Amino acid sequence: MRHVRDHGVEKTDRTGTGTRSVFGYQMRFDLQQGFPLVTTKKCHLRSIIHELLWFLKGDTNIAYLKDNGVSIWDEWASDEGELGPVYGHQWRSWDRGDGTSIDQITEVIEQIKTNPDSRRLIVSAWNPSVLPDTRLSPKENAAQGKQALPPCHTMFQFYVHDGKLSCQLYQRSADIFLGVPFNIASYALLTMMIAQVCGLEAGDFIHTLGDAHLYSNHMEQVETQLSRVPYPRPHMRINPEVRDIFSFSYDDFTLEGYQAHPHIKAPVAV
Ligand SMILES: Nc1nc(=O)c2c([nH]1)NC[C@@H]1CN(c3ccc(C(=O)N[C@@H](CCC(=O)O)C(=O)O)cc3)CN21
Ligand SMILES: O=c1ccn([C@H]2C[C@H](O)[C@@H](COP(=O)(O)O)O2)c(=O)[nH]1
Repeated sequence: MRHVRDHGVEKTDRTGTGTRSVFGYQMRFDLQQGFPLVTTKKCHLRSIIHELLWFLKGDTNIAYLKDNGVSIWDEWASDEGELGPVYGHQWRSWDRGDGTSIDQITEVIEQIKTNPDSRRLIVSAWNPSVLPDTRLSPKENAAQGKQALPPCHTMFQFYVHDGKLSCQLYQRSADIFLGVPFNIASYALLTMMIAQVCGLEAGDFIHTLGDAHLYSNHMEQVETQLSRVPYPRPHMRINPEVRDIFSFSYDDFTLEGYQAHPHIKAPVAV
């Protein structure tokens, strides 16, 4: 956040809000050193966990999120609650085009277990054949079976060494104030969950950003957040009995020792 505030260039964007932006930035979090949930503002982990469980189900309708009080995808869904073939669909049922589909999550876990030195441990959500028509709104695209938004977290790769599982995410577009704290926690948790079901420890989460931006209407919030001193990292406990990636439920996660500064509200650019 500080890097983009100090070194970013002014850039217009799709939403008409305006941003300060840097192209290309990388962060690394050692998951043995605690759970990387931002402490300089209180983050709503409940939304993050439910969103991740919803991706893993292969679900693309906001009904599950709504039932669990999560509203972060409301602005982009069609009247029927559909988002089109977004993350859940690409992760669990990538369309081969011949009526069959690929469950990338099941396949990557199988490869991590049987071929841990593989350099092909990749899951991709970027599928050019279902990208939205940019002349239409997200809701209109979703209603027509296209993605409401092209995926922001486009692909991730795993790496196994010394009994530890690391994960690197390439995120093409990053809303540093609102989206990024969610994305870091979500992928840290996914890495821990996949490590557990593969009998590995969690290693590093590496977060590589493409267009890393601060929206112009978040600048006051950014100054508030940057004036705060971070607290030590909390710890995430995951029910150790779960051995199947699709069997996790909300109650299997307990965050311990999360001390955070007060929440900071900000408008989301649609
Ligand atoms: N401009 C923009 N930024 C994003 O981060 C984003 C999108 N659009 N579109 C798709 C998804 C939806 N995501 C979102 C959307 C809203 C919040 C948000 O408003 N967060 C508030 C409230 C949290 C809550 O209700 O749980 C926050 O203070 O973190 C966060 C992530 C991430 N993505
Ligand atoms: O997981 C997410 C999803 C979305 N974002 C942000 C990044 C951008 O600010 C918008 C998407 O707009 P595009 O014009 O499609 O890039 O949403 C995020 O940070 N994290």
